[in-house]
Amino acid sequence: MPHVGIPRDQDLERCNLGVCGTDSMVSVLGDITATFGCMPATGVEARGFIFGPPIALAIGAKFVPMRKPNKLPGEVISEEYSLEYGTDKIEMHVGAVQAGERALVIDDLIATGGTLCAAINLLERVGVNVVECACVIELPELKGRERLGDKPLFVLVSST
Ligand SMILES: O=P(O)(O)OC[C@H]1O[C@H](OP(=O)(O)OP(=O)(O)O)[C@H](O)[C@@H]1O
Ligand SMILES: Nc1ncnc2[nH]cnc12
Repeated sequence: MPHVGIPRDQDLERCNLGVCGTDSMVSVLGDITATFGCMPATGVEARGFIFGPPIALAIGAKFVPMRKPNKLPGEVISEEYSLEYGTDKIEMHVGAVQAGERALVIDDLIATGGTLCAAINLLERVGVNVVECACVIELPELKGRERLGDKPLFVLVSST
């Protein structure tokens, strides 16, 4: 969503990475999955849903959606987080993942890292081990990677 004062010229839609981006993500994440054995794959609404499901299908993992507030019909757990332009919240169904599972977190873009950190926190609160994060685009000047600490992050394109 466009927000006043935040330049969004590096968005996914303008990079035209659709099919070839998904293909490359699948091939690299397939290798990562073989190494770490991660299941499930989780994706963050909205644009994490473009890449998450095809990657999950390709690596044989269940896809678990992390949605914006008040969208999921069942009981949820939620995590609030800060963005460049305010705060937001993501939610996941209770029971969608099991303690001890090893998850891969997928989104289209990492900017400040707030969204990915929220996804990681949500999963770790229910005992899931996040073994890898993957984004198509990184905006390195916003230092999101630093916020992730030592969590491994794969990005396809780093854009300044
Ligand atoms: O690293 P961060 O600073 O957290 O920013 C990255 C997030 O921002 C964008 O989503 P947005 O919240 O705009 O939602 P949308 O996908 O619904 O447009 C993008 O798709 C990432 O999910
Ligand atoms: N495309 C983008 N450009 C700048 N900041 C962002 N925060 C989230 N997405 C962004």
